[in-house]
Amino acid sequence: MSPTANEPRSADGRQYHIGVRPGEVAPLILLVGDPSRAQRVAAGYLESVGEPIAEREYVTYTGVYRGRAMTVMGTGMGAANTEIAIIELCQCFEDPTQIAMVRAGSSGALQPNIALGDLIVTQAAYRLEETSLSFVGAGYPAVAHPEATMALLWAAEELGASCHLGITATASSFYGAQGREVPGFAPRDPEIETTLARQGVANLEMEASTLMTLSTLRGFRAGAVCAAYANRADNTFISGADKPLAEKRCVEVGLRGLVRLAELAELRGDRPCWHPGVGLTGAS
Ligand SMILES: O=P(O)(O)O[C@H]1O[C@H](CO)[C@@H](O)[C@H]1O
Ligand SMILES: O=c1cc[nH]c(=O)[nH]1
Repeated sequence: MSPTANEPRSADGRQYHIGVRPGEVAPLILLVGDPSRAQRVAAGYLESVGEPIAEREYVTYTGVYRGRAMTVMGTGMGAANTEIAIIELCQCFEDPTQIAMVRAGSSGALQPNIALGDLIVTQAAYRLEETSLSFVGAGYPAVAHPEATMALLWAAEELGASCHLGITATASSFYGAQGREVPGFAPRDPEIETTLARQGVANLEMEASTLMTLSTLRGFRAGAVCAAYANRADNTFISGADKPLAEKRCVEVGLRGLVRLAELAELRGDRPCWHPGVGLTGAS
């Protein structure tokens, strides 16, 4: 198919920004912001992993995890990058509704009971970024698919991870939009993290609401699990060996959650969503 302005791709069918073409990506997809995290996931967890496909800041690995084809993509940071990654990944599938995507990232916890290194599974995301506004209005909810939320909580419990369930706020930047006070760069709203904390928001990051808005629009299942690298309540940031440990827990929950999502789809059959009335043996 020739490239068009709306759907740019190379002569051999590679998506313009991510460099991937149909057949090179699995329907179970782990999205991570940090391209080096994607490399660590591929090296540490995927079998039969092929050569990475790298284009701009995007890097994509496809291999096998626990017997299932699995893709991990490093998207780079932020909503705009995430929009490109998600749309171009969907273009690689005849039926994108069969995809499941999980974001495994880092975040800043807003509640004092969330310790550094703890995981937060996103129930819904507060759309503080602007990217999703180019698709839907301000009141449109960015929700994780219920199966994704359950699969991630299930995986966290199986792996013994300290895990919270809550609302994630997705900001358009790391410093100003998250109210960080750095000398010489006063944010317009330095109270944003305390306001969000009062509203019961669990954590702040930069991608989840874009993923959840676009997944609902396109009709595929998506969820997010993030490790707390910062705690904004006591102004602490993870360091030393705790950081790789938190990343490990987070990506393991993400990968295991994707496997559970595949299993839930098999159990669900034609139902709109798996629910506890559908026994784990498949009987309803
Ligand atoms: O660790 P990742 O997945 O990159 O996620 C978080 O870390 C970056 C900021 O440091 C942003 O991308 C934010 O969402
Ligand atoms: O505070 C944090 C930590 C990681 N990522 C974010 O976006 N914010």
